[in-house]
Amino acid sequence: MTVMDDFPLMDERPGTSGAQPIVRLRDIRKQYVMGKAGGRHEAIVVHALRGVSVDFYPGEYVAIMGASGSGKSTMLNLLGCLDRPTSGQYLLGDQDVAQLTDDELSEIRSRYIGFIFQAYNLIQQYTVHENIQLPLTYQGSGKVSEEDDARTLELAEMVGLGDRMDHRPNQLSGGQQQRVAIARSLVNDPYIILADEATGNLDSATSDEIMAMLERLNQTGKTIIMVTHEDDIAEHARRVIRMRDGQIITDAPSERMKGEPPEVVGLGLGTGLPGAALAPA
Ligand SMILES: Nc1ncnc2c1ncn2[C@@H]1O[C@H](COP(=O)(O)OP(=O)(O)OP(=O)(O)O)[C@@H](O)[C@H]1O
Repeated sequence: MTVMDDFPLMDERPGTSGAQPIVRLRDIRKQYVMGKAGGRHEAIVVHALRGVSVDFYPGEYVAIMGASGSGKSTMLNLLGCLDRPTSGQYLLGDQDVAQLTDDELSEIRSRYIGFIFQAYNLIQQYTVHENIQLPLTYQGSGKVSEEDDARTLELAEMVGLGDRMDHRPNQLSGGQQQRVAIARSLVNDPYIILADEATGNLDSATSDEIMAMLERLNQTGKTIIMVTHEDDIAEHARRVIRMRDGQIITDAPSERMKGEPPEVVGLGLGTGLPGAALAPA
C-alpha cells in the first residue's frame, strides 16, 4: 500500500465535499535551535510558530500576512511538507504528516502540492519545457510519458508561453519566469498551491497578470494559500490570516468578501469548472 491509499479526502476533488478540511493544523509549534557558535555559551531557541491551530478547506483562497519574522514562511514550509513542526498535529486529508517518512513526504509534495516562490526557483540550465516537467521527474520512474509532454505543452500554452518551450529562464522576463513557475506548480494537478510572495519581484502590471492567473486557478477549484506583505495582493484572496510573533492574531474574510455569506467566503466559487485559459488577455 502506498501512502496515497490513505488519502480518502484527497480522492474528492475540491468543491465536491465542501465540509471537510483539506488541512488541519493543531497547536503547531516550530522552534529553530541555533548552535553555540560565536563563543556563545548557550544555544538560542527561536520560537517561529507558537501554537498555530487553523483549518483550510478545498477551494479556499487564503492570504497569510504579518510583519517580517512573524512566521509566515515557516508556516508555508510546514504546510508544503518542506519541513516538520517541532510539536503539534498537521493532518493533510486524513494523514498525520508528522508520522510520515521523508520519502512519503516528498511523494505527497510532488503529488498534491504546487509551489510558487518569489524568486521563481527555476533551474537555469533547463528549458521552459524541462522546468515545467520537473515535479514529474521527482515522482514515479522519473521518465516522462508522451501524455506528460502533451500536458506540459498545454500548461505552457495556458500561461501564454507555448512558443517559448525551448527558452531558458535567462531568456525570459520576470513575469514570464513566474508564469513558468505557475505552469510547473500545476503539472501534477495539485490540490493545494502554496505561493510565497509570488509577486514580490514583479512590477505592478505583471503582478496583476499573475494575480489574475491565480484567481482563475482558484475559480477552477484549486486551493490557494499565499504569503504576502501587500494589502492589495491579499485583497485578491477570500480569507486573510494575520500573524504576529508566531501566532495567528486574526482570521477573517478579506475586505472584498465582507458581507458575502460564509459558504461563499469559505469555499471557492465555481469549483469544478473546466480549466479556463490562464494566459493574460
Ligand atoms: N532556518 C532557520 N533557522 C533559524 N531561525 C529561523 C529559520 N527560519 C526562520 N527563522 C526565524 O523564525 C522566525 C520566523 O521566520 P519566517 O521566515 O517564518 O518569518 P516571515 O514572517 O516569513 O518573515 P519574512 O516576511 O521576512 O519572510 C524569524 O525570527 C526567523 O529569524
